[in-house]
Amino acid sequence: MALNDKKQTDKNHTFFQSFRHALEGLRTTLADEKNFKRHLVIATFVLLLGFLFGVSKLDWLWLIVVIFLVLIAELWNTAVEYLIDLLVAKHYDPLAKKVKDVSAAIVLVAAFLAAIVGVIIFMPYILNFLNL
Ligand SMILES: Nc1ncnc2c1ncn2[C@@H]1O[C@H](COP(=O)(O)OP(=O)(O)OP(=O)(O)O)[C@@H](O)[C@H]1O
Repeated sequence: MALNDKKQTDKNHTFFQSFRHALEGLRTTLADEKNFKRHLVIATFVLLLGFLFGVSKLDWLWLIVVIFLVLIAELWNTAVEYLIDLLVAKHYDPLAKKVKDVSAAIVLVAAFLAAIVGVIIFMPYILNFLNL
């Protein structure tokens, strides 16, 4: 299948095509969502802290899981926002508000979990570093 699929509405025909469209979704989210960029900056900082303190393999596993969980939640939230905008455009709709707010709450809960895991993992290293 030719890659001339600018206005494609049928299914992807190759793995490469699916992969390319998924990457486009990532690029769109990066371009449109400031919060996605903020999460990436925080994730980079957390990874640097992990290297700095030499955290254990299990700690790395937890950090990577919660980082990806937050990014997945943010991607999900972005998709829901596009879908609602597609359905109601700029028209105010109380149900659209509920859907968007609940979708944002998914990100909030994931970020809260990530913060708890971060504190549990890094607190002993920080206390040790400060000789407390
Ligand atoms: N069509 C609509 N009808 C009713 N309320 C809306 C509508 N569009 C947006 N809102 C309200 O505005 C809020 C922000 O809108 P939206 O989620 O599109 O912006 P955002 O800045 O990308 O949000 P986030 O910070 O979650 O990424 C929503 O959580 C919702 O409360």
